[in-house]
Amino acid sequence: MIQAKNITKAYDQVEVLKGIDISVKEGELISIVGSSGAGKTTLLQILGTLEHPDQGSYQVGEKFPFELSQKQLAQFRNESIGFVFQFHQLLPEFTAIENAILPALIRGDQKSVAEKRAKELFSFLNLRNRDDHKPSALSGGEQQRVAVARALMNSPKVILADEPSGNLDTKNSEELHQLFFSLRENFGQTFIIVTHNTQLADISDRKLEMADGRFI
Ligand SMILES: Nc1ncnc2c1ncn2[C@@H]1O[C@H](COP(=O)(O)OP(=O)(O)OP(=O)(O)O)[C@@H](O)[C@H]1O
Repeated sequence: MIQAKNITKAYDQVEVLKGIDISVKEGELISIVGSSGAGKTTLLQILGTLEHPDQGSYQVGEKFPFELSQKQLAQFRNESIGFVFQFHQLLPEFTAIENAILPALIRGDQKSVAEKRAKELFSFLNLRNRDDHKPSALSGGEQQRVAVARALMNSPKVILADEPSGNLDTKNSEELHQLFFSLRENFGQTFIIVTHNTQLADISDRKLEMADGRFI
């Protein structure tokens, strides 16, 4: 599903990624761990095509994202990759449903179609009766589940998560981790999760450790 070879990236002449190789099979759930500053977020941003590498090749399915035009790349990202961040990054003025349907509206789906899908996802994510709540009226766990619904909206093949449970208490963290596994079970998505949570890392299919811009 994902194949990256010899990825390098420098900021201000400081090499942050020093030749990363990673391949991930469809339906795999892998964790990336490592100390602060190791380059985990930078790698995830590149895998999510939010940043360009300085060197290296990157393939997702049949596509080579960095060979696409700007417009094609935006479309690829919108349809193929779902993002979950540490801080949910929901828009405060929008309701839960309005936040969740954004990727579908950007893709050009009709609002009624997108809302139907969001409601199905909310039901799966245990977010019933939360449609019209603004983020401030949701608990931390609920906010993060709305962010997961948004990530799943366009049924992307790949979900990239950066410290998704970093802002949650133990109970909500465990629920979110279980949710990832049940999504994988039900929808077959591929997950790459940057985490400091050792429990999640230990139950992942694979745990990859980074230090100083490399896998060790
Ligand atoms: N946009 C940027 N400009 C300059 N330096 C950056 C930029 N993004 C990241 N860096 C630097 O790259 C290095 C790796 O950062 P990165 O966020 O990838 O690490 P990390 O492993 O995710 O750390 P953490 O666990 O603390 O989030 C750090 O030294 C950071 O300061």
